Amino acid sequence: MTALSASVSLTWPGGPLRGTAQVPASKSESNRALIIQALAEGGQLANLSDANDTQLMQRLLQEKDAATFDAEDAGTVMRFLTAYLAMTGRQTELRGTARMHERPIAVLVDALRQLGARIEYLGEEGYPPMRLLGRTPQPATEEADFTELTVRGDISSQYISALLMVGPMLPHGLRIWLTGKVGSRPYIRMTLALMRHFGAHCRDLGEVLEVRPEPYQPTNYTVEGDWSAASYWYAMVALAPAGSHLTLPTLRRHSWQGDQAIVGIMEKLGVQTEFLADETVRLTQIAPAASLAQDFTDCPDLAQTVAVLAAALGVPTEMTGLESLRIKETDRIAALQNELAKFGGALTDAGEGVFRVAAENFRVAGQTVATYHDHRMAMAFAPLALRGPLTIQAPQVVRKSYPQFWRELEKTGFTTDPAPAPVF
Ligand SMILES: O=C(O)C1=C[C@@H](OP(=O)(O)O)[C@@H](O)[C@H](O)C1
Ligand SMILES: C=C(OP(=O)(O)O)C(=O)O
Repeated sequence: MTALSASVSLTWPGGPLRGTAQVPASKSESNRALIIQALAEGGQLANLSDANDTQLMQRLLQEKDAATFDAEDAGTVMRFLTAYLAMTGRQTELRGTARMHERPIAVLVDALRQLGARIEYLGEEGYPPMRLLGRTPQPATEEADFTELTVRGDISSQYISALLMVGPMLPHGLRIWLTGKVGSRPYIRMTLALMRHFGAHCRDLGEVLEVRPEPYQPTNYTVEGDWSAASYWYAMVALAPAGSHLTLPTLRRHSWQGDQAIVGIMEKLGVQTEFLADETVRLTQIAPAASLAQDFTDCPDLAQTVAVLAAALGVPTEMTGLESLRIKETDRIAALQNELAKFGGALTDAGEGVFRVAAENFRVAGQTVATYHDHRMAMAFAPLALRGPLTIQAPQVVRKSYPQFWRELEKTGFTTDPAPAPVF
């Protein structure tokens, strides 16, 4: 498989799935640690992700005087860098892929403007690309308590994480009042946990978040494996022949990642998790429940894995909290609906935020799955190869979060045609 392979065909030779699969390091942790390390001016980071989103963040943070920063299709890079560059007073442009220019950023830009940043939109108002024109710092006065912001939490938590991370640099710190239904909250908690690890003083009071104006301390950190990436292996164990089990190294029992919720979800979809010593988990196939109802507000990146798996297993599933899926790498609800239909599955909008997964006659028999520039579409459908031959288009999309995904499939016994190249 080369960087430009149009598609990859997957087959499973039969027999149980067994062995060890390597998951990448968490890109969410990696990208926070990189921003905080840049602000702390020191500390060693171990096990950084090889995801393109992280490699890109690392490269861009080293580009001191670039006239343009290209965040490509990486949401965290676009949002975290906007806050970092704006608050460090940089004058530069920020852009991304065509899709990134459709992903909203007004909530973050409005908040940064209140903190003195001068930012103008170069295309459509409220969306990248933008030009940063420097910053008028706020004066430090004796009386001021925190600098206060009110930020809506119902579009993307990445705006809030981006603001929190620059909070320690502000003369009065930051107090953020959250409004609306806050989505992806575990990512906000992860941000606060990493900030504390690097010496910041912050408090999570529910609808109020506070960051004191005390600098980060250079600190070392070892990034955990990525639980969102682990979810695809869970789906594979659930769909594999009886007697399947798999171990996944680098995953912690006490994780900062909300997508560890996959452990509980999969107890209902046919996989039991055992936490072994040395940060390894062992997955074993069990019988699935008769039905599932799951809210994805806290873990939107698991929705595709679960929708495809539930359809394939024929477990009627009610999914809620999917609002943010429409503004991610693609409109993930529409993409799921189109692709599930090819197999006899369906994701039906039942109104009032409820979606139902159904599969009367789900069949895997040589279908071709389109991936919509979305790594998670490719990885969520790949496990279906355990039930029949399957082709996935534009397989290189996985490089965003899991460049070694196809290689790991091969290692665990799948046949991939063409074979994966060492690096995409
Ligand atoms: O902060 C992060 O690392 C992320 C937050 C989530 O986005 P939203 O907050 O936009 O839901 C998630 O979907 C994304 O993959 C990573
Ligand atoms: C939504 C995702 O990423 P981002 O928003 O950082 O582009 C994702 O990885 O599923």
